[in-house]
Amino acid sequence: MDLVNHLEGRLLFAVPKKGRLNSACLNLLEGADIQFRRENRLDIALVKNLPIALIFLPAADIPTFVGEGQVDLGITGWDQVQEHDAGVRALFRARRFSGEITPEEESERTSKGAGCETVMDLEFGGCKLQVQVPEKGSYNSPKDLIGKNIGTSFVHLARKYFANLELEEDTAKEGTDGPGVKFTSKMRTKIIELSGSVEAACALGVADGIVDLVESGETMKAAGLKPIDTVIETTAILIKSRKPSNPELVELIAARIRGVITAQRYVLCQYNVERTGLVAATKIAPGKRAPTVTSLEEDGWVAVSVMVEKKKIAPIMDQLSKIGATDILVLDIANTRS
Ligand SMILES: Nc1ncnc2c1ncn2[C@@H]1O[C@H](COP(=O)(O)OP(=O)(O)OP(=O)(O)O)[C@@H](O)[C@H]1O
Ligand SMILES: O=P(O)(O)OC[C@H]1O[C@H](OP(=O)(O)OP(=O)(O)O)[C@H](O)[C@@H]1O
Repeated sequence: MDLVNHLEGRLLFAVPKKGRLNSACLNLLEGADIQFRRENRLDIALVKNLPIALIFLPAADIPTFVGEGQVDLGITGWDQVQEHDAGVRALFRARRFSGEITPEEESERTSKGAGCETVMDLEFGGCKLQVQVPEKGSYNSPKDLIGKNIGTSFVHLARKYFANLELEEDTAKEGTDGPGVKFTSKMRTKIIELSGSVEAACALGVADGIVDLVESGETMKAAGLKPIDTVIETTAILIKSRKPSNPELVELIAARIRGVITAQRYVLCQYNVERTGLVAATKIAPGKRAPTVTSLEEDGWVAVSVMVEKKKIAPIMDQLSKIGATDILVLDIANTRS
C-alpha cells in the first residue's frame, strides 16, 4: 500500500525511530491503545483504531517537523527541542546582523520556526547535557575552556553556553584595561560538530572538552572524563505544533498518555485499619486526591484504598503497619483517567 497517499485527514504523530527513547515511546503508545503495524523498513504506520499516522523520525529531527507545522504531534527529548530552538534563533539573528532581515522579521520568523509547544513531560529518558573534561587534565572550571576546542553534537546549545560564559568574563574584565575600555565579545571558543562517540574526542586530541549527554556517567568515566558543569537537564516530552490539524484528537491523545504516565507513577494501596487509626493512616498516605474509605463487616474497622507514588510505597507500608493497619496490599494500576 502506498502509505503516503493515505495520510489525508490523519493527525501526524512523530516518534523516535531508534535510540534511547524508542522503546519507552512504543510502550506509551501501547498503553494509550494506539494500535498500528509498522511494515519492515517503513517510517510511516497508519493507526488502525484512530485517524492518526505515526511517522518514525530521528529524535533530533522531530522538533523541526513539529515546529514548522508539517507534523502535528511528536515525542522527543527536551534537549532536542532546546537545540533546535537555539539553532533557529542563531540563524535568524545572523540574518538580521547581515542586514538580510529586519528585527521584526527576525522575531516573526524565530517564533514561527521554533514553534513547538510542550504538552507534557513524559517522565522517561532523563539525562543531563554536561560539560566534561579529561579527569587528569588542567581544566577544572568551564571558564578554563574559553578559547579552546569543544566537541559536541549539540552545537547550538554549546555555542550559546560558551557565548554566555565569554560575555560574563568580558563583563567582569570591562574597564580593567583602563576606564571605559569595553571588551568586544566575539566567540573565541571553537565548537566542533561531532555526530556520535563524542566522549572519544578529548583522548583523540580533537577537543579539549566536550558537551554531551550523561545518564549513568559510565561512558564518561570509562573515557577518563569528569563533569564540570550541567548545561541542561532533560527528559522526553510530548510536543505539538502551534496549529495542529485536529486539536480535539491532540487533546484525546494527551489525556490517554497522561493516564498511562499516572498509572506508571502510582500504585493502589489497600489496607484495613481500626476507625480510630484512620486519621493517622490518612496522614501517612493522603492519596492523589483522597483515600476511599468503606466499612468492613467487622465492628470498628474500615477498609481503605489509596493511590500512592510507587517510589514512596515501601516506607508508607512500614508506617501504616506501625500504626496498626493490617492486610496491606499493593496493586499495579493498568491505566487511569482524571
Ligand atoms: N544515556 C543517554 N544518552 C543519550 N541520550 C539519551 C540518554 N538517555 C536518554 N536520552 C535521550 O534520548 C534522546 C535521543 O538520543 P539517542 O542518542 O538515542 O538518539 P538517536 O536518534 O539514536 O541518535 P544517535 O544516532 O546519535 O544515536 C536524547 O536526545 C535524550 O533526550
Ligand atoms: O551516562 P551513560 O549512561 O553512560 O550514557 C551516556 C552515553 O550515551 C550516549 O551515547 P550513545 O550510547 O547513544 O551513543 P553515541 O555516542 O553514538 O551517541 C551519550 O552520547 C553518552 O555517550
